[in-house]
Amino acid sequence: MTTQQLVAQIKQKKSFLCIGLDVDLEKIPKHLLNLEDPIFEFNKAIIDATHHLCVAYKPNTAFYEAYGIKGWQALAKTITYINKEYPEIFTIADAKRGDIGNTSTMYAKAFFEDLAFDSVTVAPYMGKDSVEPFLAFKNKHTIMLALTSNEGAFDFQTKKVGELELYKQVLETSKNWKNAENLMYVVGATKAEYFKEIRKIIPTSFLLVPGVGAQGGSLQDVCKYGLSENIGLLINSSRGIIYASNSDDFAKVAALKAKELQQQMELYF
Ligand SMILES: O=c1ccn([C@@H]2O[C@H](COP(=O)(O)O)[C@@H](O)[C@H]2O)c(=O)[nH]1
Repeated sequence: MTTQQLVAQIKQKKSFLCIGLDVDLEKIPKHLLNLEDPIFEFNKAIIDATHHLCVAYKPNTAFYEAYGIKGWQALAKTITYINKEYPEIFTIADAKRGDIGNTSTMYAKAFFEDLAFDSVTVAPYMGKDSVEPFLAFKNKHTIMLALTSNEGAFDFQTKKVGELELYKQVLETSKNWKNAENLMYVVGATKAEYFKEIRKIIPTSFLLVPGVGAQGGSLQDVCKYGLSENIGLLINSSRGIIYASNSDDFAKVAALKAKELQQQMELYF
């Protein structure tokens, strides 16, 4: 998907909501556990109930890898379902990959070609030659960790490396990499006070913003300085939406939670 197509969808739906599909078999309604593929059935029900309210889905691959081959098959079925039924939706494999060049190419093939995701999250720690293999894929997007939502972000990311904090170095350096137009960045909603500085460095790049909902981040605080002329934000909520109910009405209640966030987003159009 091109960035222009993503922006068009955002404007049409008046939404920049990304729903995280982090499926934990201990949290989903018990009746689903009797089905052949409970993970996929849970996702399908959530997707069918919420696709008109959000512009992106983000399965975190850890929640699928934890269930071995069945989990990976459920992930493949989920992305295939979204791409077939709702092709306008932007898909994010939250896998946080990155390795030496030839290995990164294989990761990129796995998520962009085999699974046909629109984007994948990567870690910047191994530098340019570990990220550029992802950037080489046309109309695919590489979402690099910049300033994460967790407490541990303060261990390294906000520490100065020379003149600049590490997260600023990551932004300044990567914006000059080959095919940098395919780069997006992860910035946590719990770090809203950093968005003003971040937008000075990357005024137009898309930011994937996890941390609203279960982690306590505020959509309004993020929007204050995070919005760009083309919106430029994908605000993610996972547990706050998909586990709002664990009864038969789970998909309906998830849609109500998604609608609450979408209505807050509508005010920015
Ligand atoms: O900095 C980061 C990077 C990734 N995540 C991931 O986003 C979701 C958040 O889930 P919630 O249930 O809405 O808290 C999850 O997959 C994280 O691994 C993040 O939270 N922070």
